[in-house]
Amino acid sequence: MTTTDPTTPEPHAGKKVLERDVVVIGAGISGLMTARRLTQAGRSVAVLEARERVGGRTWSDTIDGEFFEIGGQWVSSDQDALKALLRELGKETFQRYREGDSVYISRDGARHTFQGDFPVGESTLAEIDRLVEALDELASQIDAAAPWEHPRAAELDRIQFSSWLHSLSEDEEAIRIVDHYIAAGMLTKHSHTFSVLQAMLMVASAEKFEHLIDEGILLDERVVGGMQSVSEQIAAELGDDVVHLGTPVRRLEWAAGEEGAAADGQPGRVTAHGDRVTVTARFAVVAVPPNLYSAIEYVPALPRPRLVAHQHQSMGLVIKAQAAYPTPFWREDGLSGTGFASHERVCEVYDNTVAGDEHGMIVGFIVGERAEDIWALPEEERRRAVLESFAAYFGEQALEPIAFYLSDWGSEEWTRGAYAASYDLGGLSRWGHLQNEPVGPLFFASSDIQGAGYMHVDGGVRIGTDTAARLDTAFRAAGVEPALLSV
Ligand SMILES: Cc1cc2nc3c(=O)[nH]c(=O)nc-3n(C[C@H](O)[C@H](O)[C@H](O)COP(=O)(O)OP(=O)(O)OC[C@H]3O[C@@H](n4cnc5c(N)ncnc54)[C@H](O)[C@@H]3O)c2cc1C
Repeated sequence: MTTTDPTTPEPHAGKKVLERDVVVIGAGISGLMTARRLTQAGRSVAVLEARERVGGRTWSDTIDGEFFEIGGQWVSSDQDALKALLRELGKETFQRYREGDSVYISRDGARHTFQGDFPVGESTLAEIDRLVEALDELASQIDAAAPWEHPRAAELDRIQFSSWLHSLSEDEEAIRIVDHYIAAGMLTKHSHTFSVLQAMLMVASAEKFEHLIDEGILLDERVVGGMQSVSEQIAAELGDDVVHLGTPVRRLEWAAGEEGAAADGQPGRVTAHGDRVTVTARFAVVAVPPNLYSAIEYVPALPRPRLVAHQHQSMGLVIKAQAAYPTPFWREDGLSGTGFASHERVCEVYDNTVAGDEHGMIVGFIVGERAEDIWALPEEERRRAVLESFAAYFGEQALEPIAFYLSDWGSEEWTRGAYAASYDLGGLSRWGHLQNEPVGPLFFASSDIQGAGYMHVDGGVRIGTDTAARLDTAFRAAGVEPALLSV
């Protein structure tokens, strides 16, 4: 049913009013996956998306004639849910270029090339192994879907990850390397700002530390046409009647089912007020990153524990820097394009060339305070600073790209950081158990509150599928068969 709402003083005249089984807020992979599975189960759905595009933190675009992955792009070899979806959609993938030597720049500025283990001393290598063993041992005790249930959860959540590493080792280089993978590489926060429990969730979500550091596993494949095309295809199959762009949801009015407050997760009544569309439904799925929950007004307000909990999840900050060149010139020097230098402005780099493209591309990452420093520079200086860092890995040729792009997720209103949201010290053990619980008819879905595949596209696929299944169960338990409410 589609009508025009005559009452609301919204900015868009002729605003649509829809009635659906479920309204999904956010057309990132989590929201779209929820909608895909629900419609496949015969439920009617509307997806309201703030931006004028789908895909959220996946975004593929051509800039100055070059193809850029501005957001999430890599498919890890162990990400079964995403890989199954790619097969379902008939999407093709290609492997990241990885032949040749990697580059390691040590703290004294010396540049080394290597294959296999980092070119550090034997004792540092042994110390890295020991730290990784300690991490894996602890992470093996953690259920990524419920880290707060670990018997020592509260204690582990009080200890800064940086302090914990220093309590285990005196080898600064080993600590810096292990720290780098979790702090700069994943959570994109400084390791004194998050806990051991939060770090263990990261490890447990990928099963073991090796899956986060072995770029052969982690950065295995890319999607032909770009990662955003996954969301675009899902949205196209759902159709314009389901996916509504340019429609930020400002207010969610909700009422629990007949059982009142006890009816959590049961069909109730929800009205989602978006700028262009208002949707009334039996359930809402809030599929936005947790740091944005508070940007929506809830009527009535969410229960106090949720309002408090939502203040404890924040986005990390990383700049994804990319430069395109006439050729992948580093390959002629026998280099794979992979490089690490934890003290460099750009702390890690990879060959980001699209398979078959004669142009070459380098991608690098600038994390936390260094990212803030970079954004504080005038544009030309900023570009120069990043390219000089690329040149430290690959030589002077890196200073002359044919296209250059810095992903600025921190200034995107509908994201506000990158890659993802995580808890502050003590937050995960105190508030984590609430994150996947519905409030009345409101469900929450984001890669940032998912166990396996946490903070990754794979996690979005998983939580979307899971949320749709939970809603279908709730509908059936309430005796609401598919299509009964469909319009
Ligand atoms: C730079 C970068 C690199 C990354 N690299 C990788 C990678 O290589 N591999 C990988 O697997 N993952 C990667 N990730 C992470 C991955 O992209 C995310 O985990 C995943 O895309 C999150 O999906 P989501 O649907 O949960 O959230 P999002 O993609 O954030 O989607 C949420 C959607 O909600 C919308 N929204 C927000 N508020 C409202 C509102 N009030 N009303 C309506 N709509 C709203 C947003 O516009 C957005 O479209 C990367 C992320 C970034 C930023």
